[in-house]
Amino acid sequence: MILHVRGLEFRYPSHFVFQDIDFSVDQGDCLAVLGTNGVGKSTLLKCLNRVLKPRGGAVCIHQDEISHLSRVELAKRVGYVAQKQEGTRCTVFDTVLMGRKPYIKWDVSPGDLEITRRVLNTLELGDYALRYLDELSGGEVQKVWIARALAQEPDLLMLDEPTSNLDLKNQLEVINIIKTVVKKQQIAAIVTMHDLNLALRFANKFLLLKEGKIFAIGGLEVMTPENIENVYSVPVVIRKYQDRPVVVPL
Ligand SMILES: Nc1ncnc2c1ncn2[C@@H]1O[C@H](COP(=O)(O)OP(=O)(O)OP(=O)(O)O)[C@@H](O)[C@H]1O
Repeated sequence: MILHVRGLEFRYPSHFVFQDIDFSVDQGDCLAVLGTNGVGKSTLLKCLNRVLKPRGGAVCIHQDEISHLSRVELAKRVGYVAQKQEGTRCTVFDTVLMGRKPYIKWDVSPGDLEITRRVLNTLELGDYALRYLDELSGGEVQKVWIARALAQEPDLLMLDEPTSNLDLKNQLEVINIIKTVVKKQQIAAIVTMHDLNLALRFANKFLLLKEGKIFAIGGLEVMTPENIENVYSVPVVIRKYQDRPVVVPL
């Protein structure tokens, strides 16, 4: 088991977000965190990565409670990409290389440079290596930050709406790359998403949040029309197309 979450509870000073959040993520898992706008998906990811301090509960990565890990140790275990990323005055290559920071002792090693090059090529960003982030499109910037998280070689990737700025081709490419990396390196990924059909292509586990609690968690069996209507207040049917479930709003 990579991640184990028990009794997680969070509230902003102004209002309550969630409580009683219990789930775990195993090696090879791609977990989609789903739910309506404002339900707490980003907040949940931030609590799992110590960006926010939960009010209660425990988050363990490989049995270690994250509050006991140093920042460097946490960065070796978790690669996190926030929902909004800024395009800074830094080259694409340097930004992705920064993902190696937790491993760099004194100087950048040939291995760090090789990993950076490999990740850039995997995401087809090789031609952009010397471009500045603040001169890229929103989708290109999004891919660079995902590349940086991959360069970290974490045990757990946490991506907040990683496909929100991407065109159809890039959406499919990025989720396929994440799925492949998860499988090949036996790590895990937690991804927040709004597109249910993309989530169905990507994930083997689904966590549906509603009104501050987990409404359902599990495999494909939880993605029923009843559960989806309950969470999103939209009636849907699920059809099979070439053996793939497709959610169709009515
Ligand atoms: N810094 C903050 N201070 C106070 N309330 C906040 C803060 N950030 C978010 N919230 C509130 O907390 C709740 C959860 O927000 P969060 O961003 O986690 O939702 P989400 O499910 O990721 O939404 P979306 O799908 O729209 O991105 C929302 O009601 C939001 O208004």
